[in-house]
Amino acid sequence: MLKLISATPSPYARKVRIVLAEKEIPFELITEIPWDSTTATPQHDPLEKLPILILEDGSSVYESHYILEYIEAKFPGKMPMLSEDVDERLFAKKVEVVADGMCDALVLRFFEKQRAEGAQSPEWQARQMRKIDGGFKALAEWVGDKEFIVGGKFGLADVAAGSVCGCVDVRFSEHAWRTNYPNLARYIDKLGERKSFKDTVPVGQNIKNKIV
Ligand SMILES: N[C@@H](CCC(=O)N[C@@H](CS(=O)(=O)O)C(=O)NCC(=O)O)C(=O)O
Repeated sequence: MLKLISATPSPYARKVRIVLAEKEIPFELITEIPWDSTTATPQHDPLEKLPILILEDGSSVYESHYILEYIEAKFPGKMPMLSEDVDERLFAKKVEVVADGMCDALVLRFFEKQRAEGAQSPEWQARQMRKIDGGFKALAEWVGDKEFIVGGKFGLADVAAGSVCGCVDVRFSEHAWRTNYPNLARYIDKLGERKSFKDTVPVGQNIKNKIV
């Protein structure tokens, strides 16, 4: 059986969990804290990051967007996450680029705030905030008043957009994105009714080791 190394707050891992659930692909969930010395990530990924999909032969697939590309290639028939139309496929991947980039900025902001007061860089935090805010603006424009971002069907773009918004609610709950973009809030709440979303709601984690 496939195994997925995941973490409870991870928006990247949540994308994979959602897609595996939507495609009804069985897998064993292995929940870790990648920042703790006990993590198995270095055994499977030279970059020491999760999510990691461990295949039945023990080999591994890592980097969430590549894991999703792998799953789509190997399990094409089951609930395709990408359109047959090349432009729609490319647009969905562009939405994932922005959503993942927002997640990256969230992680960088999160760890910058772990530094001692005097060591934190306001300029660096402001730069990450601009990326997060810019990403929300783009997502809200792409969503408009639609139920799904691409081609009128649930797919990769919705998985990525839903994962980053859910992550902000855990990692940066004071962010006013729901107020700023009520259409995006409505869209996310509707996505949240899917079983694949209900079963993967992010939860914070307590990191034991000193990271920065
Ligand atoms: N681009 C990667 C990012 C993955 C990532 O940064 N994962 C974090 C965990 S979480 O932020 O998603 O919870 C990690 O393993 N970090 C450990 C490290 O960077 O050494 C992806 O899309 O898979």
